Amino acid sequence: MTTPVLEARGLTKRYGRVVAINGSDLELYPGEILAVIGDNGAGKSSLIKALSGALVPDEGEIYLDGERVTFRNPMQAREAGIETVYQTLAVAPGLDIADNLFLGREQRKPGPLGSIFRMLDRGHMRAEARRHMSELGIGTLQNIGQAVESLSGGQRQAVAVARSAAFGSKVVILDEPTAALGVKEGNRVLQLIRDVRDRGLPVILISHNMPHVFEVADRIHIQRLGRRATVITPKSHSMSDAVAIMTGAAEPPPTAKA
Ligand SMILES: Nc1ncnc2c1ncn2[C@@H]1O[C@H](COP(=O)(O)OP(=O)(O)OP(=O)(O)O)[C@@H](O)[C@H]1O
Repeated sequence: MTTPVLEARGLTKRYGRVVAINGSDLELYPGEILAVIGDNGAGKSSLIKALSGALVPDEGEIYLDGERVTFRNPMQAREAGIETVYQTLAVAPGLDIADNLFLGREQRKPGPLGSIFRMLDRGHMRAEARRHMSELGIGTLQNIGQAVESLSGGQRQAVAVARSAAFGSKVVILDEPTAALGVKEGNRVLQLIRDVRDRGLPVILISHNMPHVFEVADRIHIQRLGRRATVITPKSHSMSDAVAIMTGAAEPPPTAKA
């Protein structure tokens, strides 16, 4: 049996008397897009925060490539190869595309210019940024030196997804990447998500957009009342089946394996 790239077992997080996640499991397998859906308050964000180090669970375990890991903060999850793009996009509007790609990971010039004078290796960063963007087929962003504030919502999201794909060595987690986008831009970002998967990085996609979920997901994790109700696939179930399971109107079927 294939080992999941990322696995959660029995994750629980309480805020006083509120139980945000209640013994939640999750498996992400190599080469897949796993959508996480659920009603408001079902614990999707909390689950994803636990996997990305933004929240320390009270109970439960996380495994990366079968090895137990514990994340005390987001930096530790990033260092382990898990890159997360949150709904509130962490792009710096005044900086250009290349600078945004390397935000927090700026590359210094080799030798003393970099180590002593802390000079940034802009040429190298620009070339790398261009390579990542073209690898992901983001052909519309002609000018890597263009300020991100002058980009459309979809292009900004593309920059954020490209950044996660460039630095995430194991897993990319995307929280509502198409939420604020028009039809065309949304579709472009969906294609980008497929490209990330096809390049070998499995993706967790949190979304309320059912058509988007059913279009790109290989499997769909349905979160309900703080835990996983089941996992279905777009082939085995319809959108209305998914909504019925989400809301508790229908019994969840047994979890679909990868
Ligand atoms: N920091 C917090 N303090 C107190 N309660 C919290 C906190 N974070 C989450 N919760 C509660 O935990 C539950 C799960 O919240 P969470 O945000 O994970 O759900 P969600 O499925 O992502 O919801 P949505 O789709 O509305 O974003 C909710 O009842 C929420 O109010």
